[in-house]
Amino acid sequence: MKYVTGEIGYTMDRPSAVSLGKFDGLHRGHRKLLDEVLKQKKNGLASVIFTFTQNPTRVLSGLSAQNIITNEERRAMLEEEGIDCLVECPFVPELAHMEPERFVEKILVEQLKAAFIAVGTDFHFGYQRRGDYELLLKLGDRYGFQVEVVEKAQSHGRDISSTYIREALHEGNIPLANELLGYPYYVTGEVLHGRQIGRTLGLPTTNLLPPQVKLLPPNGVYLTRTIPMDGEEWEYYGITNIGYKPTVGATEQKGVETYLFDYNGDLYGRKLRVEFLEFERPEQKFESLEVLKRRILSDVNWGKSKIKQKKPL
Ligand SMILES: Cc1cc2nc3c(=O)[nH]c(=O)nc-3n(C[C@H](O)[C@H](O)[C@H](O)COP(=O)(O)O)c2cc1C
Ligand SMILES: Nc1ncnc2c1ncn2[C@@H]1O[C@H](COP(=O)(O)OP(=O)(O)OP(=O)(O)O)[C@@H](O)[C@H]1O
Repeated sequence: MKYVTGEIGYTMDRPSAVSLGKFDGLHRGHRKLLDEVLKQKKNGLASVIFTFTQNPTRVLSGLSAQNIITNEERRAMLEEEGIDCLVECPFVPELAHMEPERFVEKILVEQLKAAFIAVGTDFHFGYQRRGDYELLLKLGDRYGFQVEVVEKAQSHGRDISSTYIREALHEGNIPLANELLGYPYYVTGEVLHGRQIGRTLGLPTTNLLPPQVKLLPPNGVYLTRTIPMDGEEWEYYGITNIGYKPTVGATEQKGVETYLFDYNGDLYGRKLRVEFLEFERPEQKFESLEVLKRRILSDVNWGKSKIKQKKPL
C-alpha cells in the first residue's frame, strides 16, 4: 500500500476509486465503503482512502484526540484490506476552509483522479460541512466520476458510528463495541519492562503503554486474547488490567498489563496486539500486595471459566 501523510497536494498516477472520511475504528459501517472501493479494482481503478491525521470534528470543537484506533493501527488494517493508497491529510486551515466544490475539483478530481467515489448518506465535507452526497452526484455528472451512496449500516436500531462505539467503550460494554466494530477492540504496543513486582507475586505480566490518543475503556480487569504482531502464529487468552496500579504506588501513565494463561517465556521488546473480550471489575487500591495477589488469582479463575464457555482456540 502506498501511504502518504502530511501533505494536501498528493497526486495519483492513475484513475482511482476513493472513499473519504474519518475512518476511526474501521467499523462495520466502513466495511461497505471499503468493499465498494475494492470492487473497483477489477475496473482498473486504484483503491484510495482519503482521511485525516486528526479527527476534524474534535479539532473544530477543541477536544483532545481520543481514537478507537491509532493512525498506525488504521494504516496496518487498511494495508491488510488490500487498499492501494492511503492519503492521511493534516486538517490544516487551508483544508478546513476549502469550499466543497473546490475540494472536489482540486483534491478528488485533479489530484486523486477519482473515477468512482463511495460515501455514506450522511457524509459531509468542505467548509462548514456544506458538501454532501447530492453535491457529489451533481459534480459527478460534470467531471465524469461515478458516485456510490451507501445506506448507513445499523445495529440495535441505531446507525453504527465511531460515536456509538466510543460510548460503548466508555461504559466498558466490550461485547457491544466488538459487535459494532466487527472485530475485537484492541490495543497494540511493545512490551516494556514493568517494576518486576508481578513476577515476585508469581504472576509475570506484559506491560504496554498505549499513546495518549488511544481511547481506553474504564480502568479495570478484562478477559483478553493476545497475539504477536511480528508474524509468529500463536494466541493466548489472559486477563488484562487497565490502569495506574494504585496498590503498588500509582504509575503516571495509564498502562495495559496482561497475565497470559499458561504462558512462560520472554516477550520483552515484542510487539503485541491485546484484544478485549469482556469486562470483569474496576481497578482498586488494595490494602496490601497479599490481598491484591489473592484478588488477581480469583480474576484468573474468572477468566479461565469464561474461556471454557467459549469455543476452543
Ligand atoms: C489481572 C490483573 C489485575 C490487577 N488489578 C489491580 C488492581 O485492582 N489494583 C492495583 O493496584 N493493581 C492491579 N494490578 C496491577 C498489579 O499491581 C501489578 O500487576 C503488579 O504491581 C506488578 O506490576 P509490574 O509489572 O509493574 O511489576 C493488576 C494486574 C493484573 C495482571
Ligand atoms: N454505519 C455506516 N454505514 C455506512 N456508511 C457509513 C457508516 N458510518 C459511516 N459511514 C460512511 O463512512 C465514511 C467515513 O465516515 P466517518 O468515519 O467520517 O463517519 P462516522 O463513522 O459516521 O463518524 P463519526 O461517528 O465519527 O461522525 C463516510 O462516507 C460515512 O458516511
